[in-house]
Amino acid sequence: MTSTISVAFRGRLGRFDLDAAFDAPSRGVTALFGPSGCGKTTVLRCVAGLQFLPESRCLVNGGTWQDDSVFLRPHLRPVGYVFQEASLFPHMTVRKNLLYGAPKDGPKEIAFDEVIELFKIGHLLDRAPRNLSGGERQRVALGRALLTQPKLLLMDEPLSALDRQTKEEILPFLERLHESLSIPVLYVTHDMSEVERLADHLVLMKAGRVVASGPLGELQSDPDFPLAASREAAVSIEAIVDSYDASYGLAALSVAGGCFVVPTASAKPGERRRLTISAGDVSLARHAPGESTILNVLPARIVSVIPHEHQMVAVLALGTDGTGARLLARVTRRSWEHLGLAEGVVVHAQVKGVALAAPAPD
Ligand SMILES: Nc1ncnc2c1ncn2[C@@H]1O[C@H](COP(=O)(O)OP(=O)(O)OP(=O)(O)O)[C@@H](O)[C@H]1O
Repeated sequence: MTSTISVAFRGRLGRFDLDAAFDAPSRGVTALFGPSGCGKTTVLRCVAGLQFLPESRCLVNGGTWQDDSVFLRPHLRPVGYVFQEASLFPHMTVRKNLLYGAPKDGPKEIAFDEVIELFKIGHLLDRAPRNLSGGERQRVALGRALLTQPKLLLMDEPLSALDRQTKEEILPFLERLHESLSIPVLYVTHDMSEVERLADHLVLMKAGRVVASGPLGELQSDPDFPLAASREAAVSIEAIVDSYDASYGLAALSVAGGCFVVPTASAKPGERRRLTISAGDVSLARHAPGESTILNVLPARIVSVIPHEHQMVAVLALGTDGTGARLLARVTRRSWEHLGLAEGVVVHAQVKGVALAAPAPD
């Protein structure tokens, strides 16, 4: 990994003790995830220079924003900040809001028209913020942050003030942002479903400390970290669309070590789509089952196991050689023993449910 974001923030804020250090890649979305009050927002504020903790370090893209002898003031840090509430200027039109903070001259990596197109906000330019829906306001806030030409985008729970339907409306825009721009994003959330949809890299936090940090898929399926044994255990897998059968509304998607067939309204061959599969939706068989309505039955090797009360969570590698994409399966201890399952055994993973992220909006 070429780490171009490297931070370590240490200090006390009132009664809160922060000691958080992690490295993150220069591309894609790094999610800071953890329970309320664990220090996620404080880390973002330290990165933005809004919070000063003396014994700290913040290096971004080869630039030193903070170390023992440097502390760049917030206005000198090229960050775009998106908050839970869109906080647009109420007396300005959408266009003026978008241009506020955008540099007047100099080279612009992110063009006005590109942002309008990315977030589909061209028809809103002359409106006042009060005449926008919550989702539209948040799209404008994202556009405004990007037009400041940031080198790093900071997002603090940008979806948590939105209802479920509006959240679903915005997520494809964030997924698209992630595909079309190379700006790294630090994304704070306590919602695992957002992590599964958006993150490439994950920083798990607890009580002011970093519990683990690494590529999302690795942390989701690593028996040494808490996610794999949790109730919501799931894996996110990058897939490529092979083909789409419109008569059945089914897409065939390739992942390392296997292929999934998933219902979806549309899919284009070659398109990248993310699959999320919950541990509770995967069951195991020793032998290939006969005819069944389950669309996805894939050979896989058990690479490790996490005993958890009366259940076992098996970490599987798709294919038979142990190198394919990781999958989790939660089975009862009784079935585990009954089938004689163990590390190294090749099984048939029966996948009852696959969530497929929406394609980027046209
Ligand atoms: N300036 C400050 N002075 C004193 N305490 C502070 C200060 N800033 C933050 N804290 C405390 O630090 C802790 C971490 O807060 P922070 O907002 O970073 O958590 P969080 O993980 O983002 O939580 P949430 O998900 O609820 O937003 C909290 O207990 C908060 O009260």
